[in-house]
Amino acid sequence: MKLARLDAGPEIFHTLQGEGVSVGRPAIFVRTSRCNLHCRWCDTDYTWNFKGTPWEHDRGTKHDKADVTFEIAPAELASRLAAMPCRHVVLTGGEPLLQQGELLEMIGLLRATDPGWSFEVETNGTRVPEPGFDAAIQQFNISPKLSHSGMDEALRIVPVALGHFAAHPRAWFKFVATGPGDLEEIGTLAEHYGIAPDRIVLMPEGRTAAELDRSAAKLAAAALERGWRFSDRLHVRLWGDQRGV
Ligand SMILES: Nc1nc2[nH]cc(C(=O)O)c2c(=O)[nH]1
Ligand code: SF4
Ligand SMILES: [Mg+2]
Repeated sequence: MKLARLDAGPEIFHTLQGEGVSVGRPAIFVRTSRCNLHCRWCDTDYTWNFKGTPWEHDRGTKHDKADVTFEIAPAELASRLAAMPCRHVVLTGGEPLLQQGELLEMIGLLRATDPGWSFEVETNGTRVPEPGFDAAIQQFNISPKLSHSGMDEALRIVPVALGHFAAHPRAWFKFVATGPGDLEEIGTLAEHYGIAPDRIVLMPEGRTAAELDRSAAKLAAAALERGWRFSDRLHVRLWGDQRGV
């Protein structure tokens, strides 16, 4: 399977969940490589924005695919995780649901020796998980992409997948907003798919504290008004714009 590469190894790191409903929870993050979307402001574009691809990204730098990819077998990933000091894992990317078969194999190996492992998945909500994978995951954090991502609506909004997660008892919706203009778009989606306000988390976009500050207070007020939740980006506040945190 393909993970993002960080220095000489795969991008696996022990940190606090920085976003969404479980902000502050200690976790091991595993960053898969590859995504089916290509958002213009993506902060992990080294998982998909490779040399020779036509995708447009705000930073405009293309990555060498081999330099930013780490191939690893599910069993090897499981043994690296077993050596870490935490039993809660966040699977992120890229888009982790592109490799759910391999991830499920890894989960099975870990749980065979310790059933206490728990897993969250960060996904763009365009793929319906396989039943076995779905059942193995304690929490899905769905981030549907809005028009400011630059993606065609037909690619970023997949009704069968969004409908699946809207009805899912363990799914939460995290919307990245760049400003008050995005609120109407989020409200329309929430209404169309029947997502209760309490399951919506509004989060500012930004790779630095200064960028977050541009919209955080306005978005927090908007969340309060609508009965939505608000999440800052804790890891950005604590550690700034770096990888592996
Ligand atoms: N600390 C921390 N929390 C996160 N929550 C979601 C992340 C992601 O990149 O998917 C992330 C991340 O990269 N770091
Ligand atoms: S869906 Fe997420 S990982 Fe994929 S391009 Fe968009 S922001 Fe990046
Ligand atoms: Mg991130």
